[in-house]
Amino acid sequence: MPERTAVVLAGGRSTRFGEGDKAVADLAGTPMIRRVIDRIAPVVDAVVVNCRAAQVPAIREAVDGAAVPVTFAEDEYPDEGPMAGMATGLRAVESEYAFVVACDMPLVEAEFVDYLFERAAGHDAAVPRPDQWFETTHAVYRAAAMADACEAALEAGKNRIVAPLFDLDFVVLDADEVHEHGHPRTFENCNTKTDFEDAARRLES
Ligand SMILES: Nc1nc2c(ncn2[C@@H]2O[C@H](COP(=O)(O)OP(=O)(O)OP(=O)(O)O)[C@@H](O)[C@H]2O)c(=O)[nH]1
Ligand SMILES: [Mg+2]
Repeated sequence: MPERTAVVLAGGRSTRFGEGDKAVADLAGTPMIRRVIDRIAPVVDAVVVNCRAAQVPAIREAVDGAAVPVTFAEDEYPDEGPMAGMATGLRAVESEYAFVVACDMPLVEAEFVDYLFERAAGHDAAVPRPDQWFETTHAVYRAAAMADACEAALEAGKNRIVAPLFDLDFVVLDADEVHEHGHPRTFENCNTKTDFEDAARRLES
């Protein structure tokens, strides 16, 4: 049984990126989703990738040989948004807690993820709030509790990704705590070709 799982969200359409799936797009010589998994592999012992069925072959190839076992949780219905993807991914988790991360956060920091798991212990979630936004796609959850909360929010027609949090006993890491234990780059996400070029420069330097 794994003790710590990462759920990597990859079911989006990458419209700002342009043609192709940004999850498997080349970022400084490595598919972006592979970078995310390689960076967090030291602090998790299983990975669940949430995506559409059609994405599975390319993602499977991109993650081949990763240091942690990778399984897939396919969307039953595509394009229902990241909250639905999160619920699908979390339902496939076997450990009590899971780190949820978007596939487009290639600078995610393992030490900070490790700290999030510590902070979540005994609660339903640990969610960083480095500025006005809750970083819900870079947070640790009690998998079953968050999956329930996402499904309840979706059923109630609440589509904002913070909605499920308010059903949970969640710990917030404020800006001071985030800066003490992590670097803002951990949250940076790559949406456009320009974002990819910027991230690649930083990864190469
Ligand atoms: N399962 C699922 N995941 C999604 C969906 N929309 C977004 N995501 C995921 O949520 C995360 C954050 O979404 P975005 O950065 O907007 O990614 P995206 O939707 O592919 O990109 P844009 O089309 O440019 O908005 C990414 O990891 C996406 O893969 C969806 O409809 N279903
Ligand atoms: Mg989107």
